[in-house]
Amino acid sequence: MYPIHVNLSGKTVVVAGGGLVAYRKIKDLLNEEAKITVISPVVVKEIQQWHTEKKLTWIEREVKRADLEEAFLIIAATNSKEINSWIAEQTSPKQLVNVVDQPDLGNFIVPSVVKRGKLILSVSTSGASPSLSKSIKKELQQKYSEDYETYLDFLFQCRSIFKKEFPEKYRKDLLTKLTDQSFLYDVEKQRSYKQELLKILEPKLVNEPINE
Ligand SMILES: C[C@@]1(CC(=O)O)c2cc3[nH]c(cc4nc(cc5[nH]c(cc(n2)[C@H]1CCC(=O)O)[C@@](C)(CC(=O)O)[C@@H]5CCC(=O)O)C(CC(=O)O)=C4CCC(=O)O)c(CCC(=O)O)c3CC(=O)O
Ligand SMILES: NC(=O)C1=CN([C@@H]2O[C@H](COP(=O)(O)OP(=O)(O)OC[C@H]3O[C@@H](n4cnc5c(N)ncnc54)[C@H](O)[C@@H]3O)[C@@H](O)[C@H]2O)C=CC1
Repeated sequence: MYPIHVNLSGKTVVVAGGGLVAYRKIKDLLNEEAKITVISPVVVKEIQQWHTEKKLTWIEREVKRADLEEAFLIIAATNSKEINSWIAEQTSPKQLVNVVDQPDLGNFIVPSVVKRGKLILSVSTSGASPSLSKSIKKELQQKYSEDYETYLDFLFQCRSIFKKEFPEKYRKDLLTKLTDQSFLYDVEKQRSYKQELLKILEPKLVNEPINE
């Protein structure tokens, strides 16, 4: 299982089934600006609500082959083992396919995730124990506070400036220093560092080492 983080913006996502498992997967997919279609005769009320709010499209019937053709990513989440296997058979090897009750029939599985802005911590047990993934996620939620969101934005901004303005050989050192965590809970320190950085970005200094 090779872990990757996929950009789903603008991609077509098809979810077959509208029960609790489909709901859980869709809840996270909604943050990704994907075009989500749910195909299911019955859905939980939250999915119905999202359809009303135009956050996704719900097609109120059983899944057909043609529904799957244009999808970049497919989640087979019906409560029928046979239907879920049939969905997997209809897909092309070029599509991303998750089968919630028979993971081996698909080509990806969904991890447990903690998000703190740009920080994404994902946990998988390669399908061995989703419950353990969930409990490790809870430990990570405790350890990685909401402060990481601001901190990551700070690191991102500094890194963008470094990448644009400083020669490559100095960047790694500079960036490593910022991750010593002394900045993490200190928003004021982040702010004044950024100010200092902007000061030294005067053109005459740009190609000079800033730590000398
Ligand atoms: C392989 C995988 C495929 C996939 O779904 O992508 C898969 C498969 C299966 N799950 C089953 C059961 C449960 N799944 C959960 C929970 C989660 N399951 C998730 C992912 C995955 N589940 C993928 C592997 C992840 C990994 O590598 O660890 C999470 C992490 C992500 C998400 O779904 O969003 C989410 C936690 C979300 C959170 O963090 O909150 C719970 C606990 C609960 O619901 O509280 C239970 C009951 C307890 C138990 O069984 O452990 C069953 C048996 C069904 C049956 O008995 O019929 C199968 C089928 C099988 O194993 O064959
Ligand atoms: N991967 C995971 O994390 C987990 C997977 N599971 C598995 O996931 C399956 C689904 O679980 P729930 O969502 O709780 O079931 P559920 O019974 O709440 O929902 C099933 C949904 O599938 C729809 N459906 C049935 N036939 C269909 C068809 N031909 N076309 C389209 N939609 C159809 C139903 O209308 C319903 O909306 C379970 O059978 C279980 O084996 C269960 C727990 C966790």
